[in-house]
Amino acid sequence: MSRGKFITFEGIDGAGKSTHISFVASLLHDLGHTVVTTREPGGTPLGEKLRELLLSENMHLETEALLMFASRREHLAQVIEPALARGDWVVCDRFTDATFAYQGGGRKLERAKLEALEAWVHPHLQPDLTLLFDVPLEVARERLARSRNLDRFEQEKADFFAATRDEYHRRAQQFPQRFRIIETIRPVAEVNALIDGLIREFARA
Ligand SMILES: Nc1ncnc2c1ncn2[C@@H]1O[C@H](COP(=O)(O)OP(=O)(O)OP(=O)(O)O)[C@@H](O)[C@H]1O
Ligand SMILES: Cc1cn([C@H]2C[C@H](O)[C@@H](COP(=O)(O)O)O2)c(=O)[nH]c1=O
Repeated sequence: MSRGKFITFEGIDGAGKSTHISFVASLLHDLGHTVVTTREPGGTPLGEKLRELLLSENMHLETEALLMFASRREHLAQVIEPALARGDWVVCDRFTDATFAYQGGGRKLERAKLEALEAWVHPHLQPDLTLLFDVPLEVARERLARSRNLDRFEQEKADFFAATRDEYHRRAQQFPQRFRIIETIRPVAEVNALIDGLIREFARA
């Protein structure tokens, strides 16, 4: 049994990841893979409790980063690593790139501290493919405002999201072998068609 693949979805709030994640999961299923769809923060009973706190309570920025990695540690142990070892494909709505982008870029926590946590929590595992959903800030804000009540992160100001988006782009440049940028200014059907081609190519490789 060969190890499964680990695919992560990233982007600023409102960029459109959640809209496209079920499309990818069902495409992979049609291609013959067993798929585990999950998310961060969250993905386990403990992680979902941490998610509630993270999305609603104000806290020190280091507490926030530590709780993101605490949720991740549990998620890796309970869900991600066992699934990959079984040969399943894991589709995860956010992972460590989000911590670099939000806590590092947005909140300005030193990158070295995040790198130390990453080296502790998952020294050997990185996503095989990261889809970075990208849209101009104003479009993301406008889509979010139309669609729901905003949580603690979604209520942040435009400069927070500009810095978060910049850090995502910096990481996409740093890790070009696994990042693919999906521009979601296009209509959902066009974005799905683009992702379809990309996922089929990745699954064949
Ligand atoms: N390509 C698109 N064209 C037009 N509207 C879109 C597109 N993709 C998503 N939307 C709309 O934008 C809103 C936000 O999308 P979605 O919830 O998928 O974003 P998200 O990136 O997952 O945000 P979050 O990270 O906060 O959950 C939804 O109302 C969705 O219907
Ligand atoms: C994993 C992770 C997430 N966040 C933030 C980013 C989002 O605003 C929320 C999660 O909400 P979503 O609707 O599920 O995208 O959490 C973060 O700041 N740092 C992280 O590591």
